[in-house]
Amino acid sequence: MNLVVVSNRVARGKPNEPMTGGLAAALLPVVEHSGAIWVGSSGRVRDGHQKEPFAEIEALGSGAIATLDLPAAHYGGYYEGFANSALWPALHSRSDLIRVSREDYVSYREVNAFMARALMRFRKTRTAIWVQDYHFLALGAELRDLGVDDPIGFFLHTPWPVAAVMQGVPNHRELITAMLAYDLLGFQTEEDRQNFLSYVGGELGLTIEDGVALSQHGRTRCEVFPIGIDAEKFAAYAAKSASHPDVSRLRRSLNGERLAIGVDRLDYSKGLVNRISAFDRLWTEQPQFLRSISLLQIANPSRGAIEAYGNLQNEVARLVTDVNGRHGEVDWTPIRYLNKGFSQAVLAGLYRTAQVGVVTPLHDGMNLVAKEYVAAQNPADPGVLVLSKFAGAANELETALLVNPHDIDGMARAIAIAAAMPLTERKMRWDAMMKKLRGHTIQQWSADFVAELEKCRTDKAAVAPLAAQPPQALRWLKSAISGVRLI
Ligand SMILES: O=P(O)(O)OC[C@H]1O[C@H](O[C@H]2O[C@H](CO)[C@@H](O)[C@H](O)[C@H]2O)[C@H](O)[C@@H](O)[C@@H]1O
Ligand SMILES: O=c1ccn([C@@H]2O[C@H](COP(=O)(O)OP(=O)(O)O)[C@@H](O)[C@H]2O)c(=O)[nH]1
Repeated sequence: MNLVVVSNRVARGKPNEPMTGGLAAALLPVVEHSGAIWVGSSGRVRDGHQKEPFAEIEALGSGAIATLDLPAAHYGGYYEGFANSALWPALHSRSDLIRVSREDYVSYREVNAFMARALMRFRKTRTAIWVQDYHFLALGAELRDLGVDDPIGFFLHTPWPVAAVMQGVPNHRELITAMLAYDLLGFQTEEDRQNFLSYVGGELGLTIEDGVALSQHGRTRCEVFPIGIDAEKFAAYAAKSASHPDVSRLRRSLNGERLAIGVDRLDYSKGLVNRISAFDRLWTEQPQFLRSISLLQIANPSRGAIEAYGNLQNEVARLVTDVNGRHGEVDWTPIRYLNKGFSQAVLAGLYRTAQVGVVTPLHDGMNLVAKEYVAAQNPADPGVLVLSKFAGAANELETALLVNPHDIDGMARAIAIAAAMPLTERKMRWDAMMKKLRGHTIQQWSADFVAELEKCRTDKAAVAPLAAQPPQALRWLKSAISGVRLI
């Protein structure tokens, strides 16, 4: 059986460009190796009523990426509106930031329906469809309405909050009922899965049997699939990164000083204000750390058209200026603050240069940067990861220094401990984390999900197993659809 993966954001397979977010970074190697078709938004819009969706198709390893122009009238209400101003804040337990109109919800549903119609063109023979993330909660239901009987699964990359928070999202009942059209729902952590099941049991009054919700749509299995990374790839990148100009210039500029690194999208879920405040506290309370540790904070601008993101950008910039103004010297800058992205090959070298990795989100589905920082370390002299206990990654990386991102003093203390940690303890902690990363790769994550999806649908109807050999995605696509532009 063929596999179609769907997400709003897709990656372009250009090795020297930064990735936008962990979803795209994670799915790139999956599609490259599985022969899947990855369908997503081109980031462009198209006016009028499209009879046929406009797609551009690009080969990616044994798979292919097909990007669609989304309907102009609905794109803003879908992406900046319902997805990122209602669902994203709710999923990250920030009900106070929910800003949404009835029109946004209509646009969200229109784009889900549009994507369903577009996907019909990418199905030739029996095809499993794997939908990614909160942009497409209702896509499974739209596909079922179009008569699709193939296995359809969904993976949520973000957290799922407690029921009271989800109840703050307009149309939550309708939307979550629609989610039950999926055969399999995947979550990053057990807590997310439990929160979802207690909403479904409590708010929708449905029966849950052994992790399976029973609804008008039939059986929906809910499982945990923590997303992984290609740890060996990061280790290899890091080992040969010293010659890259950005990495060598950074190393030369340090003059024996220790470095902490943070790498995040500029998003309120990432806890940037608290993190910078913790460094401020460290330099104020323990002045021996002045000139002895600095912070390199890469903060990639994200979702800039949304007010909460614009406000955050201003707030962080002001705070960095203030902290640098108070603690800086003519020849020392406490925080190097960069609003741009780097390729993963360069990022690996920057991670390896830093003795401390600071990953302190207030809430995060997984946080791949935490895993990449660990994978990029020098085994003979590894750095220390300071990790928020509210990142999904904390469930696996238990030997990081786990912190509460709301406790500024506690974080300042953890950074000081990390900077001074003896080699034997650093190695012990790193070995344990690396073992976890090697034992659970991104390929394993996708294989586990797809195998479970196949099993779920087999429970409902006998289906052919998913192909062991990747099909030649591009050839299949060319024969399946007409009127597409190959790039
Ligand atoms: O596509 P954008 O609006 O620019 O946002 C980028 C992505 O952000 C989120 O990433 C999540 O996925 C990661 C991988 O599973 C996970 O580690 C992280 O905790 C999540 O926040 C979002 O969920 C994606 O849809 C976006 O593409
Ligand atoms: O300059 C940058 C910053 C980040 N990333 C990648 O973006 C992803 C961020 O994923 P994460 O799960 O940490 O957070 P998200 O942005 O998805 O919420 C990681 O794979 C990073 O390697 C990148 O390629 N270049």
